[in-house]
Amino acid sequence: MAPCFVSAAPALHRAGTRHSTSPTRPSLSSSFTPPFSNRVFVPATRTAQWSMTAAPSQKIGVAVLGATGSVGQRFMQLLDNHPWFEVKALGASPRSAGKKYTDAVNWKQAVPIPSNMADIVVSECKAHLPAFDGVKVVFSGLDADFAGEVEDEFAKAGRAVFSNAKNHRMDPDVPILIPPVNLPHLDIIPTQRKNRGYDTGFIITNANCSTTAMAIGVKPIMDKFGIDTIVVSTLQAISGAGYPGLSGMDMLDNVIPYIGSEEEKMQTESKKVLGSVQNGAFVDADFNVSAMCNRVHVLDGHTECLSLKLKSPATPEQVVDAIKSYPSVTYDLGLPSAPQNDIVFHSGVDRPQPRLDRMVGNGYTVTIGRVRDCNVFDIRLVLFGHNTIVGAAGGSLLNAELCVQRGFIN
Ligand SMILES: NC(=O)C1=CN([C@@H]2O[C@H](COP(=O)(O)OP(=O)(O)OC[C@H]3O[C@@H](n4cnc5c(N)ncnc54)[C@H](OP(=O)(O)O)[C@@H]3O)[C@@H](O)[C@H]2O)C=CC1
Ligand SMILES: N[C@@H](CC(=O)OP(=O)(O)O)C(=O)O
Repeated sequence: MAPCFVSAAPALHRAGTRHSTSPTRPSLSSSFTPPFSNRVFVPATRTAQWSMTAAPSQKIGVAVLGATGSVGQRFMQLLDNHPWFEVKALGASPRSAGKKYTDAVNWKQAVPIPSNMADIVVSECKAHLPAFDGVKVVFSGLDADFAGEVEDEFAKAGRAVFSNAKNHRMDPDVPILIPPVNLPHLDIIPTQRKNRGYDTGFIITNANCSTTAMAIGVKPIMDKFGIDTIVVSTLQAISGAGYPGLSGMDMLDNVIPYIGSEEEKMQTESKKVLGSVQNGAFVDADFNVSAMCNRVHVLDGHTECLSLKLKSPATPEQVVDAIKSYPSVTYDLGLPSAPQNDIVFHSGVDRPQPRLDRMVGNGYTVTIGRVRDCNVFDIRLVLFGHNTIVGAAGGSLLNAELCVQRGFIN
């Protein structure tokens, strides 16, 4: 049989807002039967995007901090012609400050620098600078050595901060938000504002990029069968190490079986992400995770091989059904950057693959394949997610769109 994509349940109305019917498992409606769950899936293109649901009356001014880095550049690309957001300011290190963006950046994306952003003068990342006047939303792709304090300063100054750095992820009042996985975690924001004396500002983080792909991939399985244990081995792209990152001498013809703190982050963040919010506090999911992380000679996109011990038995076919019938949460919410499907199952025996699957859903979709029995646990599978799109800048963009839609930014 020819390999094909089989989509997760698609949303019926791109612009229709259908909110979660349960706090832990968003769904289209309790009686919804996915009508196209066996259709051949064509990866979403931009034509499916830029829905105007709940569009703000005028574009919201945004800044990108760390705009010259690997994640920052991806933000610039994804914000080009965004229907709700307009880039007003850019921040980076004192080395870049004072230069036009085009002169400060070593641009590594496959498309040109958006023309309306190329001449913006890069600022230091200080919230009081006039460059940040009129900015309501701050996207942070800052180096973790500096991100923590800077993000706090911008939130204190009333900005909604969407961070990719690790610094605030495990704070007890900061969500690691991944809309297809944990929409109810947004409920912590009023507590955060109260705890920290923030007025209109707040901080929302992304998970570590490997954790994001894994959380999206296992969520349908966890909801249906429960998860007791995850053993995961990653094959992570070079762009995950930032720019310039690792040298050619290190990476060519090579695999490096070590990424600093990555295993620990996967093990702790995944429990927070897939856990719940109870009485204004996060409660960890109760599974165990053992992660082994490797850097491989791939430019973009992290591949992850998982063995799962489930709480209730399931066949591979039942697991595939759970993946296929999981709702397309971000699309269903009508978020302008949402892919048609947050998750797709690929039936090819040798998929997912970075080169072939990294741009499924414009990089916002996690692809799962090779779902099969496990001789030690219950189920094995391979999943794949684009590290700088769904795992970083794209994830932040969806989070910001969600916050606009929910009235947290106005
Ligand atoms: N790459 C990925 O796949 C992912 C990365 N992340 C996280 O996102 C963040 C950015 O990662 P990445 O883009 O890869 O990193 P890069 O090293 O490519 O970029 C770092 C950015 O931080 C800026 N910076 C460095 N020092 C300072 C400073 N003193 N003050 C202000 N800005 C400074 C740099 O500016 P300048 O050019 O001027 O030095 C640059 O814009 C990190 O926290 C990372 O852990 C999260 C998920 C995935
Ligand atoms: N460590 C990830 C990217 C990253 O920077 O993640 P984090 O923000 O959790 O440090 C990678 O190497 O692919």
